[in-house]
Amino acid sequence: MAVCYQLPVLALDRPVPKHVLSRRGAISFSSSSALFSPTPRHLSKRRGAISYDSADQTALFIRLLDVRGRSQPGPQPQRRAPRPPPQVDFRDLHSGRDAAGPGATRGLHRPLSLQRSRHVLQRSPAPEPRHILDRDYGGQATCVLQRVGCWDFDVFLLDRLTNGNSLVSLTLHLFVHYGLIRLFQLDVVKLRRFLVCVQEDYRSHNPYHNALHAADVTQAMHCFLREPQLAETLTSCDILLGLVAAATHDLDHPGVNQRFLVQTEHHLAALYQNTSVLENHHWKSAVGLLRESGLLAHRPASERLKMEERLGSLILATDISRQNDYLSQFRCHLQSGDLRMDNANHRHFILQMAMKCADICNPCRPWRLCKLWSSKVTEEFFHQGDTERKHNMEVSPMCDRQTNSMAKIQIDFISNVVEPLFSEWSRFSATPLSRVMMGHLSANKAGWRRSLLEEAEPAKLSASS
Ligand SMILES: Nc1ncnc2c1ncn2[C@@H]1O[C@@H]2COP(=O)(O)O[C@H]2[C@H]1O
Repeated sequence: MAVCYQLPVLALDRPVPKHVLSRRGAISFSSSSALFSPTPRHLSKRRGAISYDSADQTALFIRLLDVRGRSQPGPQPQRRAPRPPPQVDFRDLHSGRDAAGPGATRGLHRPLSLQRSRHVLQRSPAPEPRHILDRDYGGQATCVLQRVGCWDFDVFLLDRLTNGNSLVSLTLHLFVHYGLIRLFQLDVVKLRRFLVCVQEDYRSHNPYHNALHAADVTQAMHCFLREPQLAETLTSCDILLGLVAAATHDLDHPGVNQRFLVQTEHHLAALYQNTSVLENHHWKSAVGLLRESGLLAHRPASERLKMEERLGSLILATDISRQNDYLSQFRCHLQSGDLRMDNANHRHFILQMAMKCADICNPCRPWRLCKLWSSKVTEEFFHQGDTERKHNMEVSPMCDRQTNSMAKIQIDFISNVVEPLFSEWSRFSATPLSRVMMGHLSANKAGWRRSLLEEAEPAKLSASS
């Protein structure tokens, strides 16, 4: 049984040391935590999480899960001990890759010469001759960014030219492009600081869920925002939220899926009650960074809260397990032809659909880019599968390298997830871009089918010999 309490911070019997509160707004604890064990350990098994990201910001909430025999002395009812969750050391997940999550990854980018993006407020050091290299690369990056609205945009190239800072440079470029700095009277230093923090809070050692994926999704979102039905009707606030949601939609992704977090009783699963665990975490992390940066501090509080809420519903829409709900709603609208882009709720729904498309558009990219993304996502899946096998857990679908191949995963993903979504999107937005995307999608699927046949060939040959 899971029991969930929300208690104001005053209910705690001793103050919470500041150092346990990360800016991400959540910490976990268990029965072994000295901080929260007013009852003897043998009487109480506590798991849960603490969140300070409440609307009024003055209260701290704790959630206790699986609370049994709390502070009641005497014999406990006889029960068969539940199977303990696998004791996964999350540092193992990225052994040799990501030792301790965000923060630990900071400083890993080897500067081309001198790059000061992580010290936005520091004064520039004295010029040195090697700055000339930065200027060369900067010039090329600027050139590449001129093509940011093209569907075959090469975000990998931009990432190399900006030395791993594609998310910051691309998003800043788009803010300038849409005039958002002027329209929202944004402080450029705060904006840059916010984007640098966003980029750094992606785990650079995740093969797929890292800042480069976020840059790719932001670029795709820009392409969708330019589609006539959206470009003619979206407000500047819609555009701002669309870009921020795309840039932050996988913030601090741990490189494993929700199923894994639930099975290992990760504190995030407890905090978000096993529902849209990752997406809630990405959203709350984004809100934490927005508040910390003070980017919107000059806007009225009610507007800020509304924006945070809408940001949440855009990020939560990327929960792939809820795809069918969104798709049936979309189909209903398309069948009845009742979508009105002058209606704010309808516009927001279309933004949610655009966000979903941007998130999983990699199979619709040209073959070279599609293959790069596929190998990254497969590497991350298989790494999770290896960890699950190592801990005697059931290996998640698509994560088992012994029974899957990249081609097989891609064909399934395209047929079951991407095609249904993009065929509805291209019904809504029947444009040249949609035709290009659908063209790549079917060509790529054919490419994966060929790869699958090639994979089968050696097996057939050895069976017949
Ligand atoms: N090319 C791909 N092949 C297989 N799965 C993918 C691919 N691209 C995205 N996904 C999945 O789609 C999911 C979208 O939500 P997530 O980013 O949480 O996790 C993503 C992956 O699990």
